[in-house]
Amino acid sequence: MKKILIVEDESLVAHHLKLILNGAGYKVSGIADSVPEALSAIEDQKPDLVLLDIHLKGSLNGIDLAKQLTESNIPFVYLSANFQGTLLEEAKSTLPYGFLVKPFREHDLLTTLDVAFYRYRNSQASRQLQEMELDTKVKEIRALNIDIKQKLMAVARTLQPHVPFDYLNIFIRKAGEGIITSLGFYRIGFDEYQLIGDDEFININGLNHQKLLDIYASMPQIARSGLFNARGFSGLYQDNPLTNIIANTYETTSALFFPVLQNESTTIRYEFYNRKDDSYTRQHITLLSRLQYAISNIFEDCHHSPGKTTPQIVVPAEKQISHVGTQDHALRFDGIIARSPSMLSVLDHIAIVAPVDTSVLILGESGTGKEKIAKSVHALSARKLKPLVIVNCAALPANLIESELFGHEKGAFTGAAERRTGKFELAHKGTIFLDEIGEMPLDLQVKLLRALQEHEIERIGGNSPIKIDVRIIAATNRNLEVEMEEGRFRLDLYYRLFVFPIVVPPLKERPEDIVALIESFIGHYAKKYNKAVTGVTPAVLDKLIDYPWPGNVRELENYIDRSVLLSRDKLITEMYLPKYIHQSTVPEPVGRLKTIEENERDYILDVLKKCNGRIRGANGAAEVMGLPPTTLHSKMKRLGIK
Ligand SMILES: Nc1ncnc2c1ncn2[C@@H]1O[C@H](COP(=O)(O)OP(=O)(O)OP(=O)(O)O)[C@@H](O)[C@H]1O
Repeated sequence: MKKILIVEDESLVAHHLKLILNGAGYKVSGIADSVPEALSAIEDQKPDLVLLDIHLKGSLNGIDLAKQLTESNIPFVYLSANFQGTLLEEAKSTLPYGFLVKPFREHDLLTTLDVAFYRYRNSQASRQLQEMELDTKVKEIRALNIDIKQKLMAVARTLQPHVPFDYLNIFIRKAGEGIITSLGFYRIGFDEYQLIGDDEFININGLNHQKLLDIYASMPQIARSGLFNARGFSGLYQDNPLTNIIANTYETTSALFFPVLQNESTTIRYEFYNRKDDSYTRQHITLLSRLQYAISNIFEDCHHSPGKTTPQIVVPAEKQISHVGTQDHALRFDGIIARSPSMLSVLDHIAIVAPVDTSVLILGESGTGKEKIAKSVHALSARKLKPLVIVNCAALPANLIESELFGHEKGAFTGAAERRTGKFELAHKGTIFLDEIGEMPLDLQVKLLRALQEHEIERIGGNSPIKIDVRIIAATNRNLEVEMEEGRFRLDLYYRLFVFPIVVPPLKERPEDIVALIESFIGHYAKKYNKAVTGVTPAVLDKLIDYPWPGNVRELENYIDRSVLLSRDKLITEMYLPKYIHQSTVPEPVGRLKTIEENERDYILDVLKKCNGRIRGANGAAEVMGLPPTTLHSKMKRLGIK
């Protein structure tokens, strides 16, 4: 029987919860109304899950307790009447296994717990696997016959998907040996890093050796690991001159410091820096703590000449910044082009989740590459030799989706002249990709949930369930949290799918990718049309970088395709982009600004008008916008365009 601790300061609510939980077959191991009481109850009773109110008696609140629960790896679900603004953000950052908003129904409570236990089991299994694999990899690196810098580079690459960084600084101080130095790894591609030794650091930042030594000497002792997100980060770099320089040069806004070895004479510290300001959580520290032994052993192989008394820079620096790594990630990831930090981190996520066999939810605007990502996850998984079945939920009329997904028996309904095998059965042992899952009708969401939970489906008109072994990858361009609030998407299904989310940023937020994609598409279409086109003029490039790309990569690809076909020169000299972009440079009229949805609606209406209302086919609105007609249809439906 699973044990649950209730941490709640309103005793009426706590006793009501206890009744429901006992009735549902859980054992309530205790009720606590403050953080200290909860901590001692956890110590005594070892609950399987904690149900946690945010507002508690005493000076500490539920979020303070949650941080400790995350560290001790005890799953918890928040329960509160008020989750507004920064409180919600703070609560989310503690990585809860569920949220319940008071007042709630009994059914919601039980579903949330069910989902929380499911997610916990799932994350435990994949976390253990990950930790074991990482530990083995680091040990293998130590055994390699390469120098210490190469070993550290290999460790940095291995850690990247798990503790993401744009810049990793390894700070080393061995007082007894007179060593004080640091080694930086700056990410410049999927598996590409610049190795920055002291000399490079001096050159890049306009310092000299003495100045760098002074900086090292003034570094504060940081004996414990720490997370420095957002405001914490500004506090950190005010006290730490090295961090200050790194933050300015590499535009980082968060950090995680982890001492691998720390005693009176020696400090070896990993300092992870990221451009995103909320990148690090306690789970990263927990993971590093588990790997600490393996990582610190690498440094045992680092021998320096004894007897040096004055601090000096000992890691021999390259004369030039070395580029280490491979450029072939596009091949590995099903042709996904990625150069921006945010897309590189999407590739990291693909590499982590592909082999784990868990559900994946891909979130992003239309045309950002969600389907490509789904294909890549499948291709890198153990199911790669089995089918990947793609279903576009938006393209099917509501009354046909069920039969499309689950199949039907002959005569199940009027028109069912033959038995039909559904997509789930076709995907047996493989993967099903449910594109535009936000469009799925509510009644079908229940059936999908059952397929996910029980691994079985039932054909329409059938009378026995069929066992299926299918991995689900779902994608949507909708905001599912809003869909849930408005009752169009089920909370329980959301949490089942949300086990591993991958968020794909819109193209306009990743200019580095625009450039890389242009290069790649020109190469592709020049070959396809046997043209000698090799690039675009600088003026066209500027125009392409400025354009807001509402149709994202698909739109960019369509324009390049057409331009290569029409181009008579080696360089593309003109690109006719839709007019409304140029309007964006005109000052906004005074008064209310339009919402993104209103702009999108106007844009679609404008294009439809120019295409005489035609959606499909050559020169139809869908083609002009670089969208599949089905996606345009669903956008029109959402925006109320008839
Ligand atoms: N990073 C990328 N590298 C190379 N090609 C890409 C990339 N992202 C998208 N594409 C290309 O852009 C087009 C649209 O991508 P895709 O169909 O995967 O987008 P999507 O997000 O699934 O769109 P929708 O939501 O409309 O279904 C495809 O031709 C795809 O090959």
